[in-house]
Amino acid sequence: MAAIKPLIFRWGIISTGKIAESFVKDLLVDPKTRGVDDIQHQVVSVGSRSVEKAQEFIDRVAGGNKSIKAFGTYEEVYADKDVDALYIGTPHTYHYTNALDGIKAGKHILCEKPVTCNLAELRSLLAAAKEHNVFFMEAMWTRFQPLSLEVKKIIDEGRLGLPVLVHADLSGNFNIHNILTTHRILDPALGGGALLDIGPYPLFWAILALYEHPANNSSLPTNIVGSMLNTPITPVDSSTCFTLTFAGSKLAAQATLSCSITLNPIDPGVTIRFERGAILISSPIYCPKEFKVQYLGPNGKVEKEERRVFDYVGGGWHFEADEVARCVRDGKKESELWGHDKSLLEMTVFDEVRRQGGYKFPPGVEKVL
Ligand SMILES: NC(=O)C1=CN([C@@H]2O[C@H](COP(=O)(O)OP(=O)(O)OC[C@H]3O[C@@H](n4cnc5c(N)ncnc54)[C@H](OP(=O)(O)O)[C@@H]3O)[C@@H](O)[C@H]2O)C=CC1
Ligand SMILES: O=C1OC[C@@H](O)[C@H](O)[C@H]1O
Repeated sequence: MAAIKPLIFRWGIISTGKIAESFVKDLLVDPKTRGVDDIQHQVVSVGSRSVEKAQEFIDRVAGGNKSIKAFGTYEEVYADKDVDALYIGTPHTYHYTNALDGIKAGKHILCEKPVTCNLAELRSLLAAAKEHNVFFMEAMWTRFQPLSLEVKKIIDEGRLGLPVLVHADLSGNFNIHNILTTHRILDPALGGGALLDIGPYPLFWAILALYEHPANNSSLPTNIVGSMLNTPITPVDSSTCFTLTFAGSKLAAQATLSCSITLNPIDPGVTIRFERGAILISSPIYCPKEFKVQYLGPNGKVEKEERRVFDYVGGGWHFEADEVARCVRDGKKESELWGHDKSLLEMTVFDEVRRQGGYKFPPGVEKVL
């Protein structure tokens, strides 16, 4: 029998920053190394605010591949007829405008986290994606990694009982006293601070363990509480703590989440506590390679511990790229694993935590209010 030809999925890349580089490197990894034979990714064009930067990016990241077009505007990528989907890797506060322009050009969209800077912007984007009949997904890459799929399987099988508490933290020392105040992590105009940049990851684990739990039946948190601590340098949060309570369904559970841009990561970064055990997930929680499952005996002590380790070629971003290609191939407008509801929940939580914490964007930053 003749082998089925893989789908060649063609990407346009918006921006040439750090994450765009990591993403493109992963697109260029041979999919067979991760057991994928139905999809092949192709980088068709790269857009930057400067054509020299776009070309330098192609030279550096894609070995100067002559078939990749370098553009000095993002608009030329949106208009490129050879592009199936756009990858948007600009700072947070540009996601809305870049994604909207891409949607209007009829392109499918994979947009970096946090998907927008507020809920109203996301709602507006989703309406536009519907109107233009395109696929749209936030680039929550952790959801598609093999470790997350396995953790989800263990949670849903129920051998540990129901989840009761999630503790998750992502911290990273950004050396804030020695970087420019125009750096995206410090500049409020770029959505700086811990919550928007690294808060999506502790929240992701709460969504996976609690919101997605079959007993929760996609009920929203019944309570959201947040507290923010500002940097002494610019009015963005250096640390934020937030809690979610899920009590509107058969699940009675809470998540206590935190993030900081001045501390190093802790390990394990995520602990999910169940009626009869726990899952401990190693740092970094955006791309963990290891977790442990602890089973409790009748006396509440750990009776058995299993360790699971994962490895693959590449950085872990290619799994989300495969998901986008397959969804588009199958005519889907959203992913079943990281659907629009989860990005809406994320923005609902972040808006509420920012409201309680007094985090306001400078005037004009939010494009929809
Ligand atoms: N999934 C993940 O693992 C990660 C996701 N991210 C997300 O990706 C986004 C970008 O982060 P990162 O790559 O670290 O950021 P960088 O600052 O490294 O890159 C951002 C790029 O956006 C473009 N850009 C457009 N407008 C501006 C502007 N006004 N100021 C600065 N840059 C601008 C620039 O590209 P050009 O000059 O070519 O136009 C720039 O290189 C963020 O939203 C972040 O949350 C970040 C890191 C990891
Ligand atoms: O998504 C991310 O994960 C890793 C962090 O270092 C980065 O700032 C953030 O955007």
